[in-house]
Amino acid sequence: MTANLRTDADQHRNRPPGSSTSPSLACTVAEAFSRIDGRLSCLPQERISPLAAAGRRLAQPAIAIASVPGFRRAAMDGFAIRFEDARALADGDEVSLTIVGESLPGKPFTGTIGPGECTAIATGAVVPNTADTLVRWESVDQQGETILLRRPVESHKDVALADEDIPAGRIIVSPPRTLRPQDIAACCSAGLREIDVTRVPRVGILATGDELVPPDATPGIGRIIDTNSLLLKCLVERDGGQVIAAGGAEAGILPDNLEAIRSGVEALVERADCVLISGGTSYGRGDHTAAVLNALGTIVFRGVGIRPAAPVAFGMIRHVPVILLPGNPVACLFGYDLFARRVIRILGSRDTDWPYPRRTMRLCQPIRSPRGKLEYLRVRCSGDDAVEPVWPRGASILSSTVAADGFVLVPEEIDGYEAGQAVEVHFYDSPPL
Ligand SMILES: Nc1nc2c(c(=O)[nH]1)N[C@H]1C(S)=C(S)[C@@H](COP(=O)(O)OP(=O)(O)OC[C@H]3O[C@@H](n4cnc5c(N)ncnc54)[C@H](O)[C@@H]3O)O[C@H]1N2
Ligand code: MOO
Repeated sequence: MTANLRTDADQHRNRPPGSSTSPSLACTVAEAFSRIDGRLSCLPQERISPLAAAGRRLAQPAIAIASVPGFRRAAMDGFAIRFEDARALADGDEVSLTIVGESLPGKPFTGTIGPGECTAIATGAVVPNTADTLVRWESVDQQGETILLRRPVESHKDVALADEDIPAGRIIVSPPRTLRPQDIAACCSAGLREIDVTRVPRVGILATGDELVPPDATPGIGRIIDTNSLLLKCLVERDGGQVIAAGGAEAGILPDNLEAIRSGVEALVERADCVLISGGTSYGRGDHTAAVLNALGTIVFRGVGIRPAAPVAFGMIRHVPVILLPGNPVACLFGYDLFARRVIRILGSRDTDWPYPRRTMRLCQPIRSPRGKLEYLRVRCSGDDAVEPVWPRGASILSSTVAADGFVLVPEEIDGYEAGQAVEVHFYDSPPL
């Protein structure tokens, strides 16, 4: 154990989270955001097949190589004719045309339609060269190999141009854009075999704690299942990241041992674009993560005015952002959603807005909250347009987030809300109808 590894934890022992001796490390949420934003930018782009691009972030405009459909196409089932043959047709007149063939999708008519001739044609088929107009089958009388036109015909009716959908050279989609299924389909149709997208952030997840066992193990007395790794894995994937090591998978659980955490973090930083570490953020004897971050890189902030998750920390090990999340599961969730989500989404070139739909509701009970801290208040619906706090509201009560329909962020400047006050609720799913 090296001296510098001990320094940070020893320095802060017996001090409450958020009251670091170095005042520049503890900060407000707004300051924490600005420190994160000032250090990060999106990952480089890569070129991939459109077939793998759904949900990816477009990095460069996608430009059509070929026109779509690429040929003049029948928009209806009927007969392809030369408009010239029907130009003089007035009500009460009659024109007779000879059917000389058929054009079907994928099986075009290869001959030439001469004066007084036509072909049968199906929707989606190539319109024969010398034809320029389509008459629908229900508007003609067919007698054997002849059709009789009895009503005036509109020139170029139901014949789609070769670039009707997408002309070659047109920008199909531009950044910023999360590629939708229809974007991928349009790019494929216009001949693109590669699309430039931002690389997916590779996120390493480590859980620290002697008490932790993987999700598939049965915990003995005093031990618990490592649920934070699972929680974080789901959140990272929601935010467009790829998890490369998580508790229960690739030995992502580390004991409360400084050297073990140090070597686990060092190894992961080599492979990851971002590392999340849960547990050990506080100032107890087994809390080493900040000391490791301090020794291997730089702590950018430690201790933020929030409740829960006050001991959350962020730093850089070379170019890799590292977020230290408190072990308490609700603190881990809130700390992730406030800060790790932001980091991963910046790396992946995604917006950093809250991902939850919002609705203004009435709070039906008063709520007290410490001034100077942004509070994550879990609430559930109680009647029309009203919500109530979920109890108990401790940082260790993961089920409070399960029982809740959403949460209210009580701002730092106030000390709570009175009953009946309007609050903005972030719903984990859809707001009530
Ligand atoms: N004397 C003080 N003690 C504590 C303070 C304080 O100000 N003074 N702050 C409390 C606050 S606030 C928090 S938050 C926690 C921070 O804890 P750590 O990040 O150091 O986390 P641990 O001590 O390792 O664990 C806390 C709690 O969470 C459980 N845990 C840990 N990892 C996981 C996991 N992967 N999955 C599920 N549950 C996990 C762990 O068993 C503990 O029960 O410190 C307070 N203490
Ligand atoms: O900040 Mo802690 O997360 O309240 O338990």
